[in-house]
Amino acid sequence: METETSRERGQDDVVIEAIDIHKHYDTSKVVVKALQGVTLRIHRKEVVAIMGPSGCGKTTLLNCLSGLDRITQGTIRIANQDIRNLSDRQLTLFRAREMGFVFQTYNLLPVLTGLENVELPLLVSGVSSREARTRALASIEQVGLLGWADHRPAEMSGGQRQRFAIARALATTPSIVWADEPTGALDSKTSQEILDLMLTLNHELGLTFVWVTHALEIARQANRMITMADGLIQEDIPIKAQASVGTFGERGAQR
Ligand SMILES: Nc1ncnc2c1ncn2[C@@H]1O[C@H](COP(=O)(O)OP(=O)(O)OP(=O)(O)O)[C@@H](O)[C@H]1O
Repeated sequence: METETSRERGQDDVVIEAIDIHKHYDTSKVVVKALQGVTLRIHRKEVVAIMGPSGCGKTTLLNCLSGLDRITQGTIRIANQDIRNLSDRQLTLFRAREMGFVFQTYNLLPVLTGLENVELPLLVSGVSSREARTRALASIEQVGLLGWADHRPAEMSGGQRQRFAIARALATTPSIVWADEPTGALDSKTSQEILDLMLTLNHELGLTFVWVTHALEIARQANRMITMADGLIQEDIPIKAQASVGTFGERGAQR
């Protein structure tokens, strides 16, 4: 199998770039310096795990890199776009186009079926209802749950809910998927199935994944592990060479 390490790749391949980013939370009592000068580059098709003790700034980093939250200082470029230059509305549209999100608690709407949950971000971003249905069904097929499309989340197992959440993240054909403790609510067998699914999607579709996790056994399955302490990167360790994109070709070709 052909492989390549991030070190062998050029600047053109950088999809996420953070330069000396700081994030301060102004509470009524104190200013919490959650990020204190983080610089990192993530290449297309990498699977990167962000690790570290509780409170070290992992979720803050993910929220800032993905534009869910604004930084206090520094520069973030996603696919060469400096996201600080975008208005809130532009940033929302940019996120909808470039990114998918997977959370520990799935964040599926309970009143909607699995299919309707996957269709929702497509409809919100202006896709016609007919196309939204076609694309949502294709994403659900990719996670292997077509037979469950008409069920509501309450009727599903945790693993099935997370598969639908992944299908929802895929539906808008993003280039990056952010996953905050994606297996935190699952037993170890189901966790492994969800990790295997994300690794397959990385391999087959060339999606870049950033995982926030507490668990070393999860981080070890990424291409690269970044550990944080007190709002700073402590270590940045390549784990294994990433696989080249397989039979499905570049994600961009599917857009
Ligand atoms: N909205 C907020 N307002 C004030 N302080 C915050 C806010 N969000 C996070 N913090 C603080 O910022 C620091 C980093 O928090 P963050 O949630 O990023 O850490 P974490 O590494 O993801 O923790 P955990 O593993 O427990 O989820 C902590 O001191 C936290 O209390």
